[in-house]
Amino acid sequence: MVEDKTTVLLYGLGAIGGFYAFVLNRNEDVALSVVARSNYETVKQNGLLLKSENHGEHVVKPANIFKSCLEAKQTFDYVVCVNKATEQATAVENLRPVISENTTIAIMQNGVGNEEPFRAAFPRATIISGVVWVGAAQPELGVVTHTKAENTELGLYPNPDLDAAMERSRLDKFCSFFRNGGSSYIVYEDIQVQRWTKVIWNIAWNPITALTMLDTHEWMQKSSPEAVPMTKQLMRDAIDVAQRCGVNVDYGLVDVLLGRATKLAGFSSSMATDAREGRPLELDVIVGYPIRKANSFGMAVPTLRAVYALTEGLNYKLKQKL
Ligand SMILES: NC(=O)C1=CN([C@@H]2O[C@H](COP(=O)(O)OP(=O)(O)OC[C@H]3O[C@@H](n4cnc5c(N)ncnc54)[C@H](OP(=O)(O)O)[C@@H]3O)[C@@H](O)[C@H]2O)C=CC1
Ligand SMILES: CC(C)(CO)C(=O)C(=O)O
Repeated sequence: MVEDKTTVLLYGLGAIGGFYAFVLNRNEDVALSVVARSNYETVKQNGLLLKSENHGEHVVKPANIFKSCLEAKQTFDYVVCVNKATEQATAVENLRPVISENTTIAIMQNGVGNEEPFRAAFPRATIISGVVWVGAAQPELGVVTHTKAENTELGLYPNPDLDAAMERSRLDKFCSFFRNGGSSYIVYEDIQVQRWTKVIWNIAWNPITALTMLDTHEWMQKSSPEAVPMTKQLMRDAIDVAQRCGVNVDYGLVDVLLGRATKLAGFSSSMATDAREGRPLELDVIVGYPIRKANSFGMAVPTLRAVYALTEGLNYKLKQKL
């Protein structure tokens, strides 16, 4: 019976949303609803087809498919944000009708600082911060391809006004969705270290692949001898900012992340896909927030700043064409 189930709303049914829809929908005690935009009609008619290198092919049919949060006419136990973090203020307002005092909001997006507008708008909500190391794409509407990359890092964005044990139990319940859905996850006490680690990765690869339209191997191994030293300096600038924000990361991370990228087959990024498709870039949460932090500390970070200016230029061009 739907009444006994945990109600979950996925906000954004793209590549990652499609993958998480598959994972959540494998939970018998979850009543899954989704808000879909461009793929609404096809998913409503046929469900969503997931083609996963780890899980095989599945058609996912959520209990409810909405065009907007207003259409849902209810609040949810969990609201999972898997939209692109391009217009956070608008997303927060759109989500107001589905969030109550008992809602847990899970923010499963790249970037740092993503939680802040949600805490300001919903001060009584528990916020789970998710770091997504899952590779997925939506090559055609309603069809999501998933690579072998599959790990989700989870932790609380602690709410000082709520009972810590209650927040923990809400996180535990969220983790059970991954366990029962057969997808790997790790819980961290201080998820901000993981969030910044991922953003240091994204600060490098997302703008570089979007600006050059090269994959990581073409960039590092073929483009020019300047590529690797520049990428290292870019990561070091980002690490300097993270450290000033009190996040426990150090320069050793540069070799770890470059080593990880070297071992993988050459890859591109969601930002390069957005640039190719003429969509606005998820730049503010990936580079804009660290730059604002650098400004507040009076830091120079010239390589990070140059990459930000160039990618802002590209973003400006993309927005002009919309
Ligand atoms: N794809 C990947 O491999 C990875 C992605 N991520 C992160 O996961 C998050 C989701 O990315 P991904 O699934 O790739 O993105 P997609 O572009 O594939 O999907 C995003 C979904 O959100 C909707 N959407 C986009 N912008 C907004 C908005 N401003 N308000 C409301 N809905 C919106 C889109 O609608 P529409 O149908 O109209 O496009 C689409 O349904 C991002 O933060 C991304 O950085 C992290 C790791 C890997
Ligand atoms: C897939 C990956 C890890 C590449 O950097 C990513 O996070 C993105 O594309 O935004």
